[in-house]
Amino acid sequence: MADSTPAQEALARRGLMFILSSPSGAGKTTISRMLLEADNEIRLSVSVTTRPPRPGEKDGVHYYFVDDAEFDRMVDEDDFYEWATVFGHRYGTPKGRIRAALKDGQDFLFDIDWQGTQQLYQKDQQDVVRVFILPPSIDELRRRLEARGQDEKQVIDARMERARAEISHWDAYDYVVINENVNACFAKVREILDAERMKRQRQTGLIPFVRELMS
Ligand SMILES: Nc1nc2c(ncn2[C@@H]2O[C@H](COP(=O)(O)OP(=O)(O)O)[C@@H](O)[C@H]2O)c(=O)[nH]1
Ligand SMILES: Nc1ncnc2c1ncn2[C@@H]1O[C@H](COP(=O)(O)OP(=O)(O)O)[C@@H](O)[C@H]1O
Repeated sequence: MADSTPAQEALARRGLMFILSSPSGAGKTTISRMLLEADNEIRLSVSVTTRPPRPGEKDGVHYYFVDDAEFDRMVDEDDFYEWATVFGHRYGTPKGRIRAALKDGQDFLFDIDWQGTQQLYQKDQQDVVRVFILPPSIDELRRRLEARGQDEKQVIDARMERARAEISHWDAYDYVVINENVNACFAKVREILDAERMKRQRQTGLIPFVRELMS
């Protein structure tokens, strides 16, 4: 930061772990993609999963797709921040380069479920921001799952069944946003991210800056 002004240095901060969770079909992938496109200071934490890729999903972009043996190996080697079983498949957040990048102020977006959210929060309460997205109604949730056209009726029924259990964890989140209109929901999520970035406790550069102002 050789050329930066004292005021710019005052804004130095640790990176955020910005978690977006929702019942399947409520729109977290849609909102995540909009956020990653609009904001070039946040990167996606790409999870590892044993679930098979859906059409159009790319290894290393949407997920790292691995088999059970490889997932077991990663668990044994303590490669995950957290992992959980969702819909019969395992999903985990790899430590990879995230830890060092967070220290350098890089923000990460996590599309993970409530189990992973709890685990991350237990590890790092200061830098975790938990956002839960709700559908405007149960009927609309089903319509969205059907319209997405990725799952058989049986899988949709199972997702709907699970949605109620997922919604029951809503109060373990810092923010709850209803995704009725996608642009309005996205705008709210962005406001949350912007405000959280400005939190005093997170801004490591503020203390020396304020001391200087007071000296
Ligand atoms: N705990 C945890 N959950 C994850 C992770 N990656 C994805 N998930 C969750 O797994 C669930 C299923 O994801 P996916 O198979 O992509 O289907 P989706 O229902 O369309 O999002 C979602 O609730 C994701 O948020 C991870 O690394 N850890
Ligand atoms: N506000 C919205 N209104 C109507 N359809 C939406 C809205 N948000 C998302 N969708 C659609 O609903 C489906 C499920 O959204 P998706 O982002 O895949 O959900 P999730 O990642 O939570 O499973 C997708 O087809 C998406 O285009």
